[in-house]
Amino acid sequence: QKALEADPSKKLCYYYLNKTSRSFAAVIQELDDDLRDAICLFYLVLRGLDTIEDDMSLDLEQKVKLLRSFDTIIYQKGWTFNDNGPNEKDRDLLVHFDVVIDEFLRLKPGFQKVIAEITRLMGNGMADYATGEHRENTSVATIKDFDLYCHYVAGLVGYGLSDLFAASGLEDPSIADDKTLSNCMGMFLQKTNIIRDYREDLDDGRQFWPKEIWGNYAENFGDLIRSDHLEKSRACLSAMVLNVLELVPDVLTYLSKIQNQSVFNFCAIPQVMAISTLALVFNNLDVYQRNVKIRKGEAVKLILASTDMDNVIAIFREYIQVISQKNETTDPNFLKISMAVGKDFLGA
Ligand SMILES: O=C(O)CO[C@@H](C(=O)O)[C@@H](OCCCCCc1ccc2ccccc2c1)C(=O)NCCCCCc1ccc2ccccc2c1
Ligand SMILES: [Mg+2]
Ligand SMILES: [Mg+2]
Repeated sequence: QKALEADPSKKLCYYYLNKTSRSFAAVIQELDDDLRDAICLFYLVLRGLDTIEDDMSLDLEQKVKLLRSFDTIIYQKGWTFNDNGPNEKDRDLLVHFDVVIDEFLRLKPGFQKVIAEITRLMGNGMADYATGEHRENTSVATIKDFDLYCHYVAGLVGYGLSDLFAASGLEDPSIADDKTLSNCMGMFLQKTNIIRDYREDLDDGRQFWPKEIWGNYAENFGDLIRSDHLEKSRACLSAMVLNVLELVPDVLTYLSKIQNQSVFNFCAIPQVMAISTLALVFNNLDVYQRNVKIRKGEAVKLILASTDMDNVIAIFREYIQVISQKNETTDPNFLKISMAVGKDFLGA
């Protein structure tokens, strides 16, 4: 903490971390010294990039230019951005982004290089998606598009985190070898959020569910909220959950490789929150009406329990059991779901 007193711009960075992230701020601040600042800044740089991507009021050409140049912007001392719409939730971060840049430039060059490269890849991926052929209704067509988009915005974060863990010396360098595992860590979180955020995104004019899935159950993406459409909406939801369940083995395999306790907590807690959210949204038609969230008490219990691999596997088993119990024989996906939850993929 004395370091924070000495350095007011670092203190401001942790202020923005806590202001822009409910779920990640706490676990980032628990990380061991060298990694904590690097991952705090990795978060702030990418949240700044995402604040550009998420702003539907920005002119498309201006947005694309910013997304594709953000990896150079983070080296421009003094840069700030005031053109976000008034209700863009994290606009304050970009208004004061010069503070983030100052602290980013104080990181070890090895950490800066990892952050800049992921920023470059993510910014271009977001720009490709924003201007792609399916741009007109911001819809994702195929499951392949869905996987590519989630790779851009979350899988790449997994890549960068594995590289930072390796560069810090707190984890064996081999943690960064298997990019599929690193990618799945981000995909599991992002895909679970996309299911949970259906209604919020629909109301914001955004669609991330792949038409290759929802197209089997509805003419239009918005039909899923209709009360005369419940059975098809329920089936669509289980098809989406099924797609995410496939990622569980790789998530558990990645977690089983982590050695450092603070890194394990940082990696495990978001994944445990996600499997809990996945069980909550499964067969839960409230998803089409509002943003469902796990109760605070359950979240606290999960945080306290997610400190070692055996506990994490037990928690995953518990929520996969919940999904199995909620699975209904009338659901056309009943068998695929029971196969997915029955597999012994928890052997990791
Ligand atoms: O606007 C919002 O609040 C939500 O935005 C979502 C969106 O726009 O789709 C969406 O924005 C994605 C683009 C910016 C990524 C920002 C980010 C998030 C978490 C981090 C954690 C540590 C370090 C850096 C991080 C960077 C979002 O925040 N989705 C939440 C899931 C992202 C997961 C990233 C991730 C990947 C692998 C991980 C592995 C281990 C631990 C944490 C991990 C965290
Ligand atoms: Mg966002
Ligand atoms: Mg976004």
